[in-house]
Amino acid sequence: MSVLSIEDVSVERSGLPIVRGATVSVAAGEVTVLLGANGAGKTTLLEGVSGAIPIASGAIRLGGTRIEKLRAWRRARAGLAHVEQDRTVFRDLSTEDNLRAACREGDTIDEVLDLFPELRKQISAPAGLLSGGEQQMLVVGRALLGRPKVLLVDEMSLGLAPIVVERLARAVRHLADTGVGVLLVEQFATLALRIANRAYVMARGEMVYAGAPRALLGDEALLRALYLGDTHR
Ligand SMILES: Nc1ncnc2c1ncn2[C@@H]1O[C@H](COP(=O)(O)OP(=O)(O)OP(=O)(O)O)[C@@H](O)[C@H]1O
Repeated sequence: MSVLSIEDVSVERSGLPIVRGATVSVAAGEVTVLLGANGAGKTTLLEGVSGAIPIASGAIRLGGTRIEKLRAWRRARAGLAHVEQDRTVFRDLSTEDNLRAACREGDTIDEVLDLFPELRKQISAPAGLLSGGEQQMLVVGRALLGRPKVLLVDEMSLGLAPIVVERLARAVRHLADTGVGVLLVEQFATLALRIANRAYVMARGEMVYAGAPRALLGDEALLRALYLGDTHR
């Protein structure tokens, strides 16, 4: 049963069709990975889902309720969190204040600190002094306040060392295991496929694969063909 359902969604930018007829299903407690070459339209699709940009057509359901006409903040209130590609921390605020600034009434920061014990150790440090990986943990942690049903994550590994990316991937997997539905856009395809329950590949604005991650793991030629949009293979 999907908690987030993206149905035949098309998104335009500057009047040009960038995403065409995308259908994606994200189940609670699962990691769904969305792969594709640079420029395939992954970021555009996530932005259409979170409401950062409007969609041209199609439907989006969160927990069964249509949300595609709601403003972004209403979608967030309904339980949709979006970690955007180049989201950063407030560098001069402490780790704790960065988290508190994102709290709504009733939120506690303890669950975030349990998920990322690294942040507990740096709780009073200015966020600008944290390592790149710790800053990304803080960005993800901020999105988790408010207990979202669904977390959209756009390339959390950008510029980070592989060992740090693995640490973040484990945290994302753990988060899904607690019941959150995660839709993950990631350039480290193999790592993402290893933690995923379901995989999609996008090429030139269209979905060219939907299915088991295992079929793609270890078949680089297939993955490359899909990335290039060569679906006749
Ligand atoms: N404001 C815009 N106006 C017109 N075209 C745009 C605009 N923003 C992005 N595009 C184009 O839309 C396409 C999809 O971009 P998008 O960022 O969604 O892809 P992506 O799959 O997330 O790639 P990446 O991995 O590089 O972030 C690209 O060809 C890009 O040039």
